[in-house]
Amino acid sequence: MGTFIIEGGHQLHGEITPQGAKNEALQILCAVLLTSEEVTISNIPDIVDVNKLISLLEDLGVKTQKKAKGTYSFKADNLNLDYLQSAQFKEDGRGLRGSIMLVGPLLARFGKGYIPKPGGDKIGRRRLDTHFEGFIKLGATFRYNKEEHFYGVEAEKLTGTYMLLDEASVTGTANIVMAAVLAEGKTTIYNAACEPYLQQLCKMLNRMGAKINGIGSNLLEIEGVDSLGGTEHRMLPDMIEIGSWIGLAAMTRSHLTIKNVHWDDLGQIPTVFKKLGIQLERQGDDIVIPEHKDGYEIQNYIDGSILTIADAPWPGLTPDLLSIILVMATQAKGEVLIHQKMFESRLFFVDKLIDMGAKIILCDPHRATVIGHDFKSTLKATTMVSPDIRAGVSLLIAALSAKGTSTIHNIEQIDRGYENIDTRLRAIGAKITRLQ
Ligand SMILES: CC(=O)N[C@H]1[C@@H](OP(=O)(O)OP(=O)(O)OC[C@H]2O[C@@H](n3ccc(=O)[nH]c3=O)[C@H](O)[C@@H]2O)O[C@H](CO)[C@@H](O)[C@@H]1O
Ligand SMILES: C=C(OP(=O)(O)O)C(=O)O
Repeated sequence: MGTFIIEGGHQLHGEITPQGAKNEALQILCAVLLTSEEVTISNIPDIVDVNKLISLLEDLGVKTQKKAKGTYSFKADNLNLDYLQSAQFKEDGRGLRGSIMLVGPLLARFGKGYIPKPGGDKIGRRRLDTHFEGFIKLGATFRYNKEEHFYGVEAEKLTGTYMLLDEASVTGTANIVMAAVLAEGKTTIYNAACEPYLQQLCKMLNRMGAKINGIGSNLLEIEGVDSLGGTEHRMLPDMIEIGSWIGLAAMTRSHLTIKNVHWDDLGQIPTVFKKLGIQLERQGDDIVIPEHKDGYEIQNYIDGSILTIADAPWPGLTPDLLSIILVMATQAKGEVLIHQKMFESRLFFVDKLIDMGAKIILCDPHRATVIGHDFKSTLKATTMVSPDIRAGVSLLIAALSAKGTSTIHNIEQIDRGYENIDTRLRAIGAKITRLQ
């Protein structure tokens, strides 16, 4: 179990460039299975989850070639589909959440797709019904081995149809889209997820020859084609990382510039931080956060009632930023209710923040009220264990703002989604050491 030792209380300064987006990468990498031609992808983050997915693709027979840092080419022209039934796949396939998106492309191109119950954060129930209901609607037969937690779909051919998803699942929509692009006829997906990463996937698929309309909306229309060809694709910057750096700048009262953020793809994120009193300047495509010498004040609603920050499917606020927003609120002036609607086990990490001196009431598993200190009292250093990726980073931000030396164990959770986080933090002045 890896550990970070953090000496908190130092102001940071300088520029930080966000990595390529983790959750986009997981979709895009699975899409290389849809063609026998070469697909070249750049801005791939060097993080544990993405590297695990690349090695799964390699084990499946995809030829990969590293062209430069973050740029790889992939060629899925001669796959070993027997690997999907192997003990190794049953083990490795559960190593991350994103592996579930291997199923759609495999089903579409080879008529069968299998996956063990995928991993990812332990943040509550993470059902897969939307994925499999979509495949079944396209004509697949479904089986599930309860003992092994092993899912499978098979189809002689897929046929386009209308479907109304029971929820706007991000990976579910990506999976169904990747199956539908090679189905016969027209598929209509209503209540589709439409976040920028999904838009990126659809745009890439169209460059490969797919016919997807309605990109960016929750109504996708897909005219099936016989085959897809190669393409090139560049990943967006990671919006959750961008939000993490905003939270870090605020809590450490640092002047930071976040480079090349693709501002127009950030949706509500800048507005939500502004509601929490954070000054964000747009300079070209950079976000500049000035030093918040006098702290930051949470806005109330127009009628004076307490602000709620809640997650919702895009274009609502992503749930992946709520832990970061929560930790930031602990030093704000004012109060806020954080409402994590999607996941029921994502707020339990607040116990650690309470130990550090934060004023938080966990109302129930989904809601926490935070009463900010307005920097009149700093958090106290402590020892903690990272429970999941975003709580881990939130605890790291808390530690960097706290007085004294903190220890965070289980940093593998953080490495799942943040590339060389300690090296990049040291470059802006953080005192952080990694122990293996
Ligand atoms: C690898 C990857 O891309 N992971 C992301 C993806 O996970 P993932 O695709 O697994 O998440 P889903 O979009 O399927 O759903 C997330 C959770 O929200 C619930 N839900 C979803 C839609 C809805 O309209 N109502 C609702 O309550 C689901 O029941 C589930 O518990 O999307 C999540 C939601 O943005 C993010 O937290 C994850 O980081
Ligand atoms: C929950 C997350 O990831 P995953 O879906 O891979 O567990 C996340 O990125 O915050």
